Amino acid sequence: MVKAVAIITVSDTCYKDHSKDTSGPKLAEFAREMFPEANIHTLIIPDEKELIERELRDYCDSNTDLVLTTGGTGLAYRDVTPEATKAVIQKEVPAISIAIATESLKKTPMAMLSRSVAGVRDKTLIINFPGSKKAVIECFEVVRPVISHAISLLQNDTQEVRSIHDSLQFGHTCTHHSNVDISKVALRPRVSPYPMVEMSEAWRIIDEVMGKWPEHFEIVPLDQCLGRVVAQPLTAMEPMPPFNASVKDGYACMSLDGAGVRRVRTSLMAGDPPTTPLMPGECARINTGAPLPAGADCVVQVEDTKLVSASDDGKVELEVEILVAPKKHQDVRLIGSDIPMGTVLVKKGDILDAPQMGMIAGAGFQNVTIRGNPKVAILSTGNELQEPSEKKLRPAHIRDSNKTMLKILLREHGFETIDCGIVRDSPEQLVAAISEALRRADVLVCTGGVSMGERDLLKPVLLKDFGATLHFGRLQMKPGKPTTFATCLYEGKTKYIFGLPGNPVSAYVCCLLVVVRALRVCGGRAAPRRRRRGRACACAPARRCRSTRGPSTRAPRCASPPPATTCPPRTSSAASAAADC
Ligand SMILES: Nc1nc2c(c(=O)[nH]1)N[C@H]1C(S)=C(S)[C@@H](COP(=O)(O)OP(=O)(O)OC[C@H]3O[C@@H](n4cnc5c(N)ncnc54)[C@H](O)[C@@H]3O)O[C@H]1N2
Ligand code: MOO
Ligand SMILES: [Mg+2]
Repeated sequence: MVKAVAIITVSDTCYKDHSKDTSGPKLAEFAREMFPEANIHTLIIPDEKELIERELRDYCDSNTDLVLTTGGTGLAYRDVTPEATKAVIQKEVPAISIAIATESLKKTPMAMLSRSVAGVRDKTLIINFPGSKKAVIECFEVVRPVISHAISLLQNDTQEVRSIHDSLQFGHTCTHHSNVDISKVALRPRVSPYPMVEMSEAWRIIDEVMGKWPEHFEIVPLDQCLGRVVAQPLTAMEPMPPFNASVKDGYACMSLDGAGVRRVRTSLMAGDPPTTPLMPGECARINTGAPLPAGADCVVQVEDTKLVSASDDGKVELEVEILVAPKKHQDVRLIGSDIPMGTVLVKKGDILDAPQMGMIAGAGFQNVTIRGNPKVAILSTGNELQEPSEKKLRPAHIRDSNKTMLKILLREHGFETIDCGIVRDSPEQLVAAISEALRRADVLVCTGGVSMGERDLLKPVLLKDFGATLHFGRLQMKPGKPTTFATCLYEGKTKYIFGLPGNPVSAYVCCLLVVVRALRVCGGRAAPRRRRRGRACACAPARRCRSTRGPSTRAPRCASPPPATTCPPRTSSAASAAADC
């Protein structure tokens, strides 16, 4: 927790005329944004080494967490801020100065002439900035991501350090700043500004907005296509079966020979190439799936025959009697009778299932062109969250269960996800985490931070920092009231953001009802079937109890108690619709 920050402007000019100081106020503004709960002290002093040293020491010794100086870092005779800083600090942090210099050099070669120093005295971090407002803005952006972490390290705030490490692990560095001001907690709205939207309207909005998701195609190995939507039809290039094949184990015959005794000239098992043509009065022993020899036009199953003569050792059948006169094409699968050449095997828009995939494989296709799914990122928000893999639970913390649950739920529906980790309830960290997620994905599914608490920041951050359009911010639904759906332009592309409530039950239900539907729509699949009314029962989540009520156009509400069931009414019919999704 940062309690005090000091901003010292070191400049003879500004000391004489405070109105000339523009870099000091800028640093103070940054500090206020970053540490809204801290006391910010500002001071303007002349370029006097001893005076600078004294002020630095005083601030450090009075438990100031961070001292930022501006001015006096150049080559002029009176520029002595770095010397004064070096005299005060116990440890130098050269990489801060190097980072500032490296970034500044990209903007101006004049950066070579700045001698900024950064270092630590006891538990205070001191950083020198150049004296111009522009330089302060540029340099502050460089150090912004590390300041909080550096202070936490100095304060030995293990909890803070740990969670920053977690954030860093997922790349949530705070190079962004937020336009959301959380300092004026008393001024936050006491009534939600977001209208309550009926579920039917929410679904209409989702279908309309997600329906505009730009189609794209992927060529995917067949065995990865289950449940995917065909983008390009496939046409059979071969007949199936590719030859006249026996449907039975028996004897291939000529139908014109009728019933009676035949000489068994040869035998054909499945996989054997056909032999020379049959002559009248002859037959060939044949297995199911074997090719008929030329001349044969029917098969007589073994049950309809009688052995007439065989070799002495019983190894060779010589003659059989056909008991029932066969018809032409009896028990024969003619070439192409299953799938004639040129048949459309799957058409655009088909959702691939096992039989279709088998048929495609049988026709010799290894890949299918399918509709691309959107890339989906999942992000958990909350100061109280820690990764489930962490052994020890920190005080007042819980393990993040939502991310795992949603990942699996979406996988159940055919959508893989990108884990974007856990982000703390801070506007800057949210901006960083959301930016990172939007860079990696088309759709972002967040949980937490969408209700009325002063640290429920998702909606304000989306609106103020991402210029998002909020399609809805509250639903006429329980669980799931604060569910949010927004779109924004990010790096020139429309991105779709779902803010689900943090409560795991709400997150699950809303993911199913809202996110799965949205992903299906943009993946080219129809929205889930119209929901049937019924009850969701806590005792058997996927089971619907029958309700006596007829269909209603009302928003999800609990209907009358189910008449002939022991399941207690638990939740709304919209939740039961989840089972239909
Ligand atoms: N004054 C009001 N307070 C609340 C309202 C309201 O209308 N007015 N709505 C309530 C409803 S309904 C819900 S639902 C929750 C939604 O809260 P948030 O979306 O802001 O979520 P959080 O406050 O961050 O967390 C709520 C709850 O869930 C736990 N949580 C959060 N993330 C996870 C996770 N990844 N894994 C497991 N558990 C998680 C969190 O610890 C909280 O206990 O707001 C009500 N309040
Ligand atoms: O609507 Mo909240 O999502 O009740 O739990
Ligand atoms: Mg909340």
